[in-house]
Amino acid sequence: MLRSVSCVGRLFVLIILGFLWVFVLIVLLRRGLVNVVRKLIKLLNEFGGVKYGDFTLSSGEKSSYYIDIKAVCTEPVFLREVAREISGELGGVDRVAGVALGGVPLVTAVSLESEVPYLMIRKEEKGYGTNDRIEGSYSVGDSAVIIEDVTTTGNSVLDGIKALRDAGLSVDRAFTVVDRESGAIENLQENGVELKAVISVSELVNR
Ligand SMILES: O=P(O)(O)OC[C@H]1O[C@H](OP(=O)(O)OP(=O)(O)O)[C@H](O)[C@@H]1O
Ligand SMILES: O=C(O)c1cc(=O)[nH]c(=O)[nH]1
Repeated sequence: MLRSVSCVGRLFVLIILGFLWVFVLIVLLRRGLVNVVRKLIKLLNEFGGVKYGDFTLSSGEKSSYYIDIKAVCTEPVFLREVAREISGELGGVDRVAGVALGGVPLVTAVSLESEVPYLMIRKEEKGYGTNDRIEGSYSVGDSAVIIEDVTTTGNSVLDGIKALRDAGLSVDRAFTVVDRESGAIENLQENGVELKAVISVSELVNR
């Protein structure tokens, strides 16, 4: 009788220790993720990635601030961190793709980190040569994840997705380094694409 009580006791202790271990693991993992975002925000501020003034956006809208990822993604440390962060979330996919100009250095870095081949999407056809909007090799039926530097309306990403779909690739996920929380997530959702932001602009800018 006594022996079976001590067995149950030991089992109970083991179960509690198991739960504790899982809890500690979750806390450590979450801290790791939060730290990457904090590090990227620090780098964005350090290298002039957040600018204040009067800006016109690609949609024609006016803004009192501008997220200048191009100023920061030329820094290897920023590019490496972004590539690690996005690569860790990629899952199985045949191609990663980036829209010119901002998406191209990012997708190149993600490709190096994840070893997934990449595609570049031109804003428009050149009118000569192959006249392809999508540069790189792929097969019809390949799946692709699109990577962008900044999203506002999401129309640039959507345009890239349309080009990929027209070429016979399937796209249902996209990543952006900074989402300006101005409708891109909803816009893409309506078009069957889940957009994940590494950083939301409210974490970066006091609006
Ligand atoms: O979500 P949206 O409303 O489409 O806005 C975001 C787009 O604007 C910027 O590109 P831009 O048009 O300035 O071109 P660039 O990358 O060639 O500089 C940015 O790189 C995104 O592609
Ligand atoms: O909407 C845009 O055009 C835009 C906004 C922003 O903050 N940064 C950027 O590169 N583009």
